[in-house]
Amino acid sequence: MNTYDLIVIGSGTAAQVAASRVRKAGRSVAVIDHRPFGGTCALRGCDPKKMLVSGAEAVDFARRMRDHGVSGDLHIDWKDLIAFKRTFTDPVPRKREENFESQGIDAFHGLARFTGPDRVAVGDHTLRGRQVLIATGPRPAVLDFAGASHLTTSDVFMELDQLPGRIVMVGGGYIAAEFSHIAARAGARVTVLQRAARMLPAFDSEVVGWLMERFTEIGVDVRIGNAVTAIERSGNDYRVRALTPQGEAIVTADLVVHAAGRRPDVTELDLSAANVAVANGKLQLNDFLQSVSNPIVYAAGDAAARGPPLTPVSSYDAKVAAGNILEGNRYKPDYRGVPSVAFTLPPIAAVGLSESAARVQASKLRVKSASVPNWYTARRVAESIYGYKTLVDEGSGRILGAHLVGPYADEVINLFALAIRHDLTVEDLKSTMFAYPTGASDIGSML
Ligand SMILES: Cc1cc2nc3c(=O)[nH]c(=O)nc-3n(C[C@H](O)[C@H](O)[C@H](O)COP(=O)(O)OP(=O)(O)OC[C@H]3O[C@@H](n4cnc5c(N)ncnc54)[C@H](O)[C@@H]3O)c2cc1C
Ligand SMILES: NC(=O)c1ccc[n+]([C@@H]2O[C@H](COP(=O)([O-])OP(=O)(O)OC[C@H]3O[C@@H](n4cnc5c(N)ncnc54)[C@H](O)[C@@H]3O)[C@@H](O)[C@H]2O)c1
Repeated sequence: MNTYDLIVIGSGTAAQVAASRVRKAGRSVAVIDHRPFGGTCALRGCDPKKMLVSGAEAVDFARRMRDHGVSGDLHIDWKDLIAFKRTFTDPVPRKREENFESQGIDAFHGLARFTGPDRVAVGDHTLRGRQVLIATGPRPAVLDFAGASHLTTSDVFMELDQLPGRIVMVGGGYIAAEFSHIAARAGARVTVLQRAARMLPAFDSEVVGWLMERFTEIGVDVRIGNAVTAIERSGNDYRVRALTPQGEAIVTADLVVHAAGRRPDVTELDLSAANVAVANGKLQLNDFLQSVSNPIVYAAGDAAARGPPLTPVSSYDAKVAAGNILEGNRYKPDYRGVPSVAFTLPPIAAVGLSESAARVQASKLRVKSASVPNWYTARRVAESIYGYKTLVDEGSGRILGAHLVGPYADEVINLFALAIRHDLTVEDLKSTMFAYPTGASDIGSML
């Protein structure tokens, strides 16, 4: 049996960052993954998704500029766009494997499961770990309605060689928003069935409200308060049943996509064999990202589910966990000012506190918000959606939250993240000279 200083379960962002740090410190490290190496972000999430967004963006920009000096129509060639995406994703597993090898990290392919507090089985091997990091990421939430097996995941969506004509998204969060914007630009008719009272509940309601105009303009049929209850197959069609405020509705589609949330992927680890406590599918961790019941086990990223399930958080968690593994428990994660973007067209972004949370925290809160499609930043790219909401603590002048929609929101939000994470004030930002004309040059007017 091989013994390692650290066994890392997973090969995604969290796994890679932690494995490299611990190996660099001279410790022996093994990584295990049962899927091609690379994890969600690089293979099935952020990166491939954003390559599809690039195609949609080109078409969207050309259409917006029509009659403003640009003529003719562009369209998405779906097969080619997927091929473009594959130029990035196809080499990832090999590169990741070579990267592990070059660092002297042993890589194992197969499903990992605990067989004891410090034992992990993978295929015919049993490894012993002085410490173990669970970095197994997310898996789509189990939906317990009839016919849920007909659901396609976003993973499969990004592998489709042909885009079906009629698509239903089950759920109305990040995946539904982003993928409906891509698919609509590629010519599909998309219906979003969202159980909650609005789209994108993780974002500010007023700012989401401005974005909803675009869903309508591109023909995405968003139905809120619609809980999917069953999917039936009827010939080549799927009939999606939903409970709506008006009674039952049925939507017919060629493809039904799971966009109803993801959960930590920990069910197959046989955690009880390692005495790793879990409650409601969530690992029970202390403030150091360490299992409360088995001190040699740590977790990071989506599997840990301590911060928002986003790539920068996976990477950050991995640094925290690796620090604690190497130096003893010294580091606690601080998730203040994690920016988040849904890459709709235009993008919507948020960082820091929501308005309701800021009202609780600040003794005197200044809220500034406006829809500003008349600002030059929007006009010069013929974009009719542009708006912001900023939340400032009047006493200290510190920025507590920023919520943006419109051109460059996905980049400008990072400057607000910098301000929030480093306690910058309104005055600090207003006295900074930002290059003009860029998205950032509007920051002063947003505060
Ligand atoms: C469609 C989509 C788009 C996204 N877009 C963005 C975005 O734009 N920006 C952003 O910040 N975030 C985005 N995310 C979220 C982001 O991808 C995740 O937060 C991040 O990738 C999680 O990284 P991780 O290292 O925690 O886990 P992962 O990268 O998921 O790695 C976990 C690995 O563990 C493996 N594994 C699981 N169980 C076992 C087991 N028992 N044995 C062996 N191996 C196992 C899995 O195969 C996987 O490779 C997106 C997610 C999705 C699904
Ligand atoms: N740009 C990004 O950062 C990005 C993009 C895509 C995914 N992600 C990550 O992936 C995770 C999963 O994304 P997601 O969009 O699946 O989840 P989500 O949590 O963003 O949204 C899920 C939505 O599904 C709805 N829902 C649940 N069950 C339903 C049902 N039976 N019928 C109708 N609606 C139902 C819920 O109301 C909820 O709003 C997210 O948490 C996010 O962190 C991030």
